[in-house]
Amino acid sequence: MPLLDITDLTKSYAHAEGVTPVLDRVGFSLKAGESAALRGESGSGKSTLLHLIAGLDEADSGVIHFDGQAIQSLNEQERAKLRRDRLSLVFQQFHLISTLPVLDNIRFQAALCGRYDEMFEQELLGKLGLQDQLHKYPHQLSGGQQQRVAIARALLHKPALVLADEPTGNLDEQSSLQVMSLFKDLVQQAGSALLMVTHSREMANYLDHQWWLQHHTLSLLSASDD
Ligand SMILES: Nc1ncnc2c1ncn2[C@@H]1O[C@H](COP(=O)(O)OP(=O)(O)OP(=O)(O)O)[C@@H](O)[C@H]1O
Repeated sequence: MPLLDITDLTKSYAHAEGVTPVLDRVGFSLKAGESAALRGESGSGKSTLLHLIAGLDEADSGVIHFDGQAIQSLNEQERAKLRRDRLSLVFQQFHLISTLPVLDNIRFQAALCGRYDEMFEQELLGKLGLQDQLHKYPHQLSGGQQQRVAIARALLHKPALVLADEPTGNLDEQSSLQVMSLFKDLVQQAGSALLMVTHSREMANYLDHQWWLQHHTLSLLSASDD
């Protein structure tokens, strides 16, 4: 059984001028531990799809199964618990808590869901080069360091699925690729599946599959497609 199984997902946004169709019967699945890139032009609906999977927005129709359970059947409290315990969201804005030092930021989600692995924390801190930053506050870090903190926080509780929206979007290309390679390794060590929105083909090449969103539908890209 796939970890994530999406069938016929349809979403449009209604506004004063009419309706913007975004997703039209989109379907795909992801197994535990697998990784996939989600690519497509600006405005094609990548972030919308991520938000629907995270239960932050409602589809018009279609079903999202996570671990065999339809997330539409969950109430708001159950969805929040799913996000806290089984998912991680990594966005371009790192959403670190400005009043907490780095170490508390990193432990935040793990503490909330009661899953803390000290050895894995040491591994994350070492590989991400954060050992000397633990008592600083987010505003005392560079953008790249803040992003490494966000990655450590996202993985410490070993979520089943990481949803990442252009996680390296604020970095220059060289740093992005370095962080991407590290991110991919750490996601694997955490045993998590990864669905990552990216504009970059090079980033996408680090992952097992590439999906392309266009004209409201999703297709699988093979290596020769671009
Ligand atoms: N809350 C909203 N209300 C109305 N329209 C929206 C809303 N959110 C997104 N849209 C529209 O839905 C479409 C898809 O937006 P989305 O942000 O999912 O695209 P994207 O592929 O992530 O784009 P980008 O690569 O630029 O981040 C766009 O036309 C956008 O204007």
